[in-house]
Amino acid sequence: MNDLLTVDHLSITHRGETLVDDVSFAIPPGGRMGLIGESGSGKSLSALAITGLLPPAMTSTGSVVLAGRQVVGTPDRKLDRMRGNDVAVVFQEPLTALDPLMRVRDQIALPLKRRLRREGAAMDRGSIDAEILALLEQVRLPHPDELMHAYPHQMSGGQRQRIAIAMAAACRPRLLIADEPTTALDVTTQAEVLGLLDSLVRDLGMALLFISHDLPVVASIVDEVTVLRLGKIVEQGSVRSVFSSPGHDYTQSLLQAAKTFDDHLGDRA
Ligand SMILES: Nc1ncnc2c1ncn2[C@@H]1O[C@H](COP(=O)(O)OP(=O)(O)OP(=O)(O)O)[C@@H](O)[C@H]1O
Repeated sequence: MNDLLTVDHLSITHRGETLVDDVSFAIPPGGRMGLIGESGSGKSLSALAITGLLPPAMTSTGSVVLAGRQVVGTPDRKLDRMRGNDVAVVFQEPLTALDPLMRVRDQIALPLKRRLRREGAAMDRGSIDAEILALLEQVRLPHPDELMHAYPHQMSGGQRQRIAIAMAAACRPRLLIADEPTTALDVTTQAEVLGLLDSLVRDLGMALLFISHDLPVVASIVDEVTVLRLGKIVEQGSVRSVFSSPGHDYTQSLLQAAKTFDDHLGDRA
């Protein structure tokens, strides 16, 4: 089976500095890959390159093929169709995805209408509202009929992230990129949102690229991991093999840091 996403020798430079250096990985349809590494290791830039959203001052070389289409070097207007159809992104901070002046219903309606148009489905107000209610239920938000009319500032951080996830799900993309989607949330909400992403990705048959510096979180949701350090891959393989016998000092130090953190939490319990 052909891979849905193939990143091949991707490098990203900015003013002569190499920020991502020769990164390669692939995700099959429905597959789940984690990108791990400490702050500044190039995780987010790699994700931006996949969606064709790198800042104009950056140059990318190598190849990113998503759903059979080359992204590197393709003009932005040609990539517009790909976004939403083939890939959608959930960011760390839900407010980046949400318009503060728009009610929840209208925010979700935008990506939803794009998909309904693509599918040739009914687009009257009643059909759209029914789809929005179903999406709000799918992301497990209470009282969806009331919440539809709320503004982002009237919701908690966890609720806003669920709305951002509903907007991504409204597109039914083949690949969902989640860039530190739980980092801004408290621990209980983190677990709920992680569980939600897990079931949504499965139910909608999406592939997942999950970006995080938090190893236990990554291990709980993906099958394969790519470990980045200073823009380079230092380790790659199944979660089981990388986490049970890390082959690189850097991965060992990440695992040790996660373990020490857990031990401290245990001491305080
Ligand atoms: N717009 C930009 N202009 C210049 N350099 C940038 C820009 N964005 C990122 N960088 C640099 O590129 C490198 C990789 O950044 P990137 O955001 O991909 O890291 P990351 O692994 O996602 O980190 P974090 O977990 O903090 O988001 C860093 O050295 C960063 O300073």
